[in-house]
Amino acid sequence: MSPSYAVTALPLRRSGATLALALAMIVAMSVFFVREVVDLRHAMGELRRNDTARIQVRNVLLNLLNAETGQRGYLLTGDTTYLRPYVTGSSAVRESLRLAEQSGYGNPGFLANLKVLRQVVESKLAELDHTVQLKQAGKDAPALAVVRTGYGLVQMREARNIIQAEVERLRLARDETMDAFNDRLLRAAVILILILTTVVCMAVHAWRSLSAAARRNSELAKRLAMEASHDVLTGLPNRRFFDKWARRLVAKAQRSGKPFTLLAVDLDRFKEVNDSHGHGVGDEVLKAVAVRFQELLRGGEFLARMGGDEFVILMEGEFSRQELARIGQRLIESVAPSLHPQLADGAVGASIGAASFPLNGIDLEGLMQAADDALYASKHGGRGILSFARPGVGAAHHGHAAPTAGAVGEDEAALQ
Ligand SMILES: Nc1nc2c(ncn2[C@@H]2O[C@H](COP(=O)(O)OP(=O)(O)OP(=O)(O)O)[C@@H](O)[C@H]2O)c(=O)[nH]1
Repeated sequence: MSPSYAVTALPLRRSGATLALALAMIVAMSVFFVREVVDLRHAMGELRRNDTARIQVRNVLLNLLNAETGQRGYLLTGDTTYLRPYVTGSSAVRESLRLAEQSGYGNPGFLANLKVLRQVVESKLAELDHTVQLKQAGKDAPALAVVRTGYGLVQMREARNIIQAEVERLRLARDETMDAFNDRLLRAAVILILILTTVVCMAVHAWRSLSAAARRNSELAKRLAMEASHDVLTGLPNRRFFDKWARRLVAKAQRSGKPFTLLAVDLDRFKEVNDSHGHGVGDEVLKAVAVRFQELLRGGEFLARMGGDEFVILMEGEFSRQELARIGQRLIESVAPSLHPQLADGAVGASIGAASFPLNGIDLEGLMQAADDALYASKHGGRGILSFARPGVGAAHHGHAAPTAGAVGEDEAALQ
């Protein structure tokens, strides 16, 4: 299956729909949440007002009792120290009533009851005042007579009843508000959890889709980078990669003076394979040749496919002609047998041109030209052989230095 080169689009449309849905949910839930929070604030204010009102109403009764106790003590004993709780109690009763009214607890029933309570309280305080003034004027008997009428007792009972009933009502109202408060708190917590869960799901979804797209694109980028520098058919470095590699090697060699050799290899009779057996078989042959050449290479040696049936090998280090001839022979022999089931042994061969730095050239162009000329010599010298480039000028020794790789040993003398 041929690889896909399509850049994976960021899944914006699909994610966009999911995102829009999630955002709509978040907005709706946020509206509910804000409403609950506002209601919670309102309920808290209501609780505070209720507490103030309840405390102050209860204080009315306590202060009224204080004032009455002071009045009774003074009337019975004449001791003026009783006048202190009487005076403070009386004024505190009015202050508590005022604070209860100003508590902000706006229940209409409560406000109406406060009005009634105020009348009863004022009447009770007037009775206390009257008796205290009679006592202060030395009229003990009239003062006690007023007390004995029981009028003050009735008012006190009335005030107590009103206050106790109101405190009870306020307590019930508080409990109701508290229950509603707790329900709202629970609802707000649930909505908040839903919002957070939606946000987390959105984030996970976005992260997963984006990282999947990014992963696919990075794989594609790697493959494209690989294919830009490598031959797709054989997987070998391509001409572009070779050019970079060779220029770096030449620069290094020019600095250090260390020699290296370039072998230009071209297959023989390859066109016939294509013509007789088809391009598919030709491709298989090229792949098999690449594998065989690769198997013969050692560390520091670089093999590239330049295009068609041309290969090039760079070998760092110093090699004698005999060594180069032996290497060439192994390369040539490697392509001879069993390249493809449809091909007879030796159907394809290899011709090689060898050029060394600095002997045959001191820059890449010169060396390539020298190796090409040597290759040309091999082709014209009968194919299936390695030829050496002419020293210094980059031209091959067509006549002398073009032995077959297999015949290197025989022609050794000519090569030296
Ligand atoms: N199957 C296949 N054929 C290719 C590819 N690239 C180039 N070719 C063919 O390889 C052949 C190379 O031509 P030549 O080098 O002239 O053919 P040859 O038969 O080896 O000729 P000599 O080198 O003179 O022996 C041409 O027919 C190209 O079409 C490829 O990737 N696959």
